[in-house]
Amino acid sequence: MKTIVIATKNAGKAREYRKMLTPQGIEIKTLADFPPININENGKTFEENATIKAMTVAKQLQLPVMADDSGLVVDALDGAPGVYSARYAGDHDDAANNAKLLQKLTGVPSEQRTAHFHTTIVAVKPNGTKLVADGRVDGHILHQLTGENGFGYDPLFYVDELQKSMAELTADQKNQISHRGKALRAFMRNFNDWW
Ligand SMILES: O=P(O)(O)OP(=O)(O)OP(=O)(O)OC[C@H]1O[C@@H](n2cnc3c(O)ncnc32)[C@H](O)[C@@H]1O
Ligand SMILES: [Mg+2]
Repeated sequence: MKTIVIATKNAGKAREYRKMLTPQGIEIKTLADFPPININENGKTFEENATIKAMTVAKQLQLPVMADDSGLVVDALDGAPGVYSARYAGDHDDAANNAKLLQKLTGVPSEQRTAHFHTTIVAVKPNGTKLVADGRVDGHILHQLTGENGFGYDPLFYVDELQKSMAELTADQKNQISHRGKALRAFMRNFNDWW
């Protein structure tokens, strides 16, 4: 069994990775399994932030670490909230973030509410060897919260290809089409070489 640490404090992300990687014989640990590590997520791009998270934790723990930096990119808002998705309306408050997004899009018609979710995964070994992969899924921002599953902006994100909100999908359905699922599948194509 391979064990990899995911440098995340987000329980929703951890759940998705665990569901996708456990069947492949990879055990997931997260920051919840270790004493607190201070991470300064101050990069300007998804890749910079994922690298900061992975490097900080790999150096501290001396273990192979992967990190996920992700976000929602809304065309009518010039790409916001983007890399600031977690802190859009304050600190990691999903309800407040969703309320702010709806408010910013007041009066914007459906056809102009195009958006995508993006994930960059960066994995690093304590010796610095790095592996990067990206994924995205396209959709629209809804006019009201729809569905109960997932986390973050999922209840406001309409998945064009499935004609449902992301929060109406089961965990398996989300993993099949999501930014994170696509990034992870791209990542796994090079995982054995990196490991
Ligand atoms: O940095 P870590 O500890 O991994 O956890 P985080 O929640 O801060 O994660 P990010 O810095 O990558 O911020 C991404 C934010 O984008 C949103 N997000 C990312 N993936 C999402 C998904 O699959 N569904 C809904 N919202 C998502 C959600 O608000 C996240 O907090
Ligand atoms: Mg974060």
